[in-house]
Amino acid sequence: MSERLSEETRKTVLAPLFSTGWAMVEDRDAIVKTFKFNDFADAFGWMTRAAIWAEKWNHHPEWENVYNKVIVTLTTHDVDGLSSLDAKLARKMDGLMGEVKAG
Ligand SMILES: C[C@H](O)[C@H](O)[C@H]1CNC2=NC(N)=NC(=O)C2=N1
Repeated sequence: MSERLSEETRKTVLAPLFSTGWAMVEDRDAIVKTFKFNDFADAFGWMTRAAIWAEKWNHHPEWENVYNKVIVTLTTHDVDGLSSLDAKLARKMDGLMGEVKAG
C-alpha cells in the first residue's frame, strides 16, 4: 500500500511533472493534465495503453475523453492524496505519448 507523499518527497517527485504540463488541482491533493491528440482514434489508443498499465499497477486514473482530448486527474483514493503511484502513472502516461502522434 502506498503512502501519501511527504512535503520533502513531493518537491523532487512532482517538479519534473509540472514541467511536462501536470498541475496541482486547486481544491484537492491531486494532479491534472490535458493530453491532446490528432483525433479520437489516437486519444482512445493512448487511453487503452494507459489503462493496461493502470490495471497492472492497480492504480486507476480519473479521466474524461472529449474527441481528441483526455483530461486526466491522478490521486490515490486509499490515502486521500498524492502517492508515488500517481507520479509513476503520470510518468508512464507522458512516456506513452511517444507511441501515438500528438495533436
Ligand atoms: C481495492 C483496490 O485495490 C483499491 O481500491 C485500488 C484500486 N485503484 C486505485 N486507484 C487509485 N487512483 N487510487 C486508489 O487508492 C486505488 N485503489
